[in-house]
Amino acid sequence: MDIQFEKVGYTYQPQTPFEQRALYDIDLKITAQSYTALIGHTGSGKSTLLQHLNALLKPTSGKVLIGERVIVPESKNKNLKEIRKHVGIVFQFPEAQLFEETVEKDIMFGPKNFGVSDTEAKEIAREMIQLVGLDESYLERSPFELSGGQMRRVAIAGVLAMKPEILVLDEPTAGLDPKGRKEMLELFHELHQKHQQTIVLVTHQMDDVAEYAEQVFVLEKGEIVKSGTPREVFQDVAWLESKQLGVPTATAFAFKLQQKGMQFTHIPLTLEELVAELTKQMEQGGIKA
Ligand SMILES: Nc1ncnc2c1ncn2[C@@H]1O[C@H](COP(=O)(O)OP(=O)(O)OP(=O)(O)O)[C@@H](O)[C@H]1O
Repeated sequence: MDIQFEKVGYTYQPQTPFEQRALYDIDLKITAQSYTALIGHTGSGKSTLLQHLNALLKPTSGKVLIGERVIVPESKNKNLKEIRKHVGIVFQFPEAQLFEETVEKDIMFGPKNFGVSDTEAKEIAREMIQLVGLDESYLERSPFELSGGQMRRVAIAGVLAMKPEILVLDEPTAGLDPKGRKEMLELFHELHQKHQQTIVLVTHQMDDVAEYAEQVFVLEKGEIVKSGTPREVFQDVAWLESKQLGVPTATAFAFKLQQKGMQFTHIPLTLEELVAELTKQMEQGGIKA
């Protein structure tokens, strides 16, 4: 299933003194089985945009196409619930929304809400807990006696239990330690690679965008100001720095070396690429060991 935005605009509390325009004429396409990153400063409109991906918000102008569904400002809310089964959003700090007395019940909640039988929901819970890298013994535990990272995995399992075609993640690694962050990103990478899961990731971590994403959209004040592959977007280091958006560590390092006169055939995006490029140059005698 693809998602497409055509000239999507969104205004909070329109025609009131509190009116706040959050999105302007957004055009974008998220193709089935792709891995998309959405970046931008705080307040740039990322969360507002995300909520259009499963029709939690309807555009106030323009059109959102979610698979066969067309969502316009006039669309009736009661017809939109079904979409949430196909597009799962993991909001920031999702562990705060765990509420059942066992992990199993928490994971079963979504499927049961959509009419899945108890036996089937239990089976789904067993499958999902393993998918997020925890073993079955966790099912009987209280979510509140787990570590922060484990709680977050349980919350993600709850969204995956709906078997969404598209998984949307709003800063899923916020507040995790480096090991937890890495494990979490590896989990999404594996879901994408092995299970062809479509992923949309909101993050402030440019190293993660460089490493995992296939397409990037840069939002600024409610507009998409740049888009393309990570290589295309991160080519323009000076522009990204001027916007204080950050660049991948390897790219920033290579950019500094370039300013000192070193030539690069490709601007590296990851540390592996940087090491490969420097090694090549050393072998060719361009730099001394
Ligand atoms: N419920 C709301 N009512 C009114 N204005 C809102 C509401 N939610 C967001 N906004 C405004 O819409 C704009 C975009 O906010 P949004 O939360 O989408 O940004 P964001 O990029 O997700 O920020 P962050 O990185 O901090 O989560 C901001 O100007 C914000 O103040």
